[in-house]
Formats: sequence, structure tokens, C-alpha cells
Amino acid sequence: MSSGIAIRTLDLTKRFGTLLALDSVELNIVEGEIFGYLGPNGAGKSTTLRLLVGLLRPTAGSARVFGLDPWSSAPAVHRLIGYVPGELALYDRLTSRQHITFFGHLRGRPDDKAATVIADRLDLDLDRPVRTMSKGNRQKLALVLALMSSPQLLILDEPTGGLDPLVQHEFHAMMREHTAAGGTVLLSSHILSEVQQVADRVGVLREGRLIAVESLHELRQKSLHHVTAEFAAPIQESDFRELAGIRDLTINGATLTCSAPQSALDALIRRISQFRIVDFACAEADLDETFMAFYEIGARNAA
Ligand SMILES: Nc1ncnc2c1ncn2[C@@H]1O[C@H](COP(=O)(O)OP(=O)(O)OP(=O)(O)O)[C@@H](O)[C@H]1O
Repeated sequence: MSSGIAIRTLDLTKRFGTLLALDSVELNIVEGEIFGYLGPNGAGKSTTLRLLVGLLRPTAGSARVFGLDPWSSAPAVHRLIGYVPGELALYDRLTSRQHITFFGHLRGRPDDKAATVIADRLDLDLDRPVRTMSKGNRQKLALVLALMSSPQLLILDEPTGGLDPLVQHEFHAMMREHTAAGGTVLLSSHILSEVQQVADRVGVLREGRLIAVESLHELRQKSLHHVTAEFAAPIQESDFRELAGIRDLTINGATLTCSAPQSALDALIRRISQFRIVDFACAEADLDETFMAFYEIGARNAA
């Protein structure tokens, strides 16, 4: 993995009128990594990506893509990146094959061969006009158009929406091949589980602010678990209350329920085992739930 910086933003800020869509975001994305950019609807993910590809101009702060300003050096930046926008702009009357030829002309270089290989892997029929294609197939075409020129950097705005799990899996493999060959990926998503499958690091955006940047290992430690224990005799809340990281602790006679991040499970289970257990269950929570808990933690830390 090269240690060059693919993307660097400093105090990157974007206002739309009175709305502060992006607030002083600092990102450093290293060449060769898949960086997941997570946040709920409206957090500012697309705005960040549009600033990075030169479709928007920052209100304040700066963005650099391989050292270039995407606004003032847009053509040079565009030669280095493949971009999948959040809202696709395709030509209804053209087929996928015609799109590939057209975009190859724009780049001044035909990429038909590479495009055909990618389309095969994604199981996309290239000869149907876009207007007759499903949402998922349009999304596949957008992926082909972004990847076919083997760009150094892929900037992908929620790229797998509408794709079935098998195709998603294949696309994840393609992203990994891209970084193994030295490429870089910035992948925005509001789904933690997707990002968990592919990203090396994750940035979490909330209301325009980058509240955390973590490695996947750190994120996994936050993975929330639901724990239920039934004891032979009633227990006291005070025996569990002070355990670090425990959330939503409820004691009802001889039954304990709570949630705990993976990092807190060892201490919790040791404490539980000090009492006589009749039944025990521990299940990983829905990842979105983890994400929400993570958000609250992040918001408190950021406050
Ligand atoms: N061109 C625009 N004019 C005015 N407001 C905008 C514009 N683009 C985005 N916004 C607003 O900026 C905020 C951030 O939007 P953005 O699309 O970046 O969020 P997002 O995280 O990508 O959300 P989603 O997952 O829904 O796409 C939102 O409140 C949105 O309504």
C-alpha cells in the first residue's frame, strides 16, 4: 500500500443559503484504502463527494484530490477519478454500450474491452436502452462507467442501492481488487453492514460534522449485543450498574437484560457468572442499532 494521500480536506464547509450542510470537515484518505463514509440521510455525504469531484465550490476550507483543487482543476481531477453520483444522469434513449462509447470519447480513450469485462461480472446486458432498464441495472451501468477507465480513485455515492446481494458481493470483490492494485475508494453509505464488509477505515458524518474516524477493528468493538440472563434468585441492579459500557440495564426480579458493546462483554459475562445462572442469551444487535448507539456516543464525545 502506498502512503500517498489521495484526498485531503481542511475545514471543508458548505452552506446552502442558511443551511450548514457541511461543517469544517477534515478528511485524510490514504492511497490504497477503502474509506467508508457513513451517515444517515441528509448528513452531508453527497455534498462532500460533490465538493471532491468539483461539482460544488466550498463556502470555506479546502479540498485536495491528489494535491489538486477539484474546483479550479476539475478536468485534471476528472481524469484521475471514477464517480458514481447519488442521482444518476443517464441518457434514456441510449443503450449501455452506447453510453460506454460516448464516455470513452469524452475521456479521449475507448474503454470498451474493460467495460465489457466489468459488465459481464455484474451481469449487465449492454444492449438495452436505459429507459427499459430496471433501477438496479441502471446502477450497474453507472458502476461500469465509473470503473471502465481504471481510475486511481473511485468516489462512490451509495453505489450498491438496488443491487441484489450476489451482485453487491461481486462489486465488493472489484473494489478490493482495485485497492490491491494501488487504487483508492471513497464509498458513502448509510448502511453500516455494507461498509463493514469492505472498508479499511470508516468516517461517521452527522449533521454535517465528521464525528469519528475509526478502523474497522475499532468499529467492531462497538458492535452492540443484547444480553439476557435469568438467575436462580433475584439480583440487585447495583451489582451491574457500574460496569463500563452497559446500556439499557433492566433488572426484573431474577432476570437481567441489557445491551453492551463487544468491548464490554468480557467484564459483563464475568460479573453474571458470579451468580447462579438458569438461562443465558447473547445476540448481536441489528447493525443499524449499533450505528445509532455509536452515533449517540459520538455526539456526546463531540459535544
Ligand atoms: N443543492 C442544494 N441546495 C440546498 N440544499 C441542499 C442542496 N444539496 C443538499 N442540500 C441539503 O444539504 C444537506 C445535506 O445533504 P446531502 O445530500 O449531502 O446528504 P446525504 O448525507 O448525502 O443524504 P442522503 O443519504 O439522503 O443522500 C441536506 O439537508 C440537504 O437537504
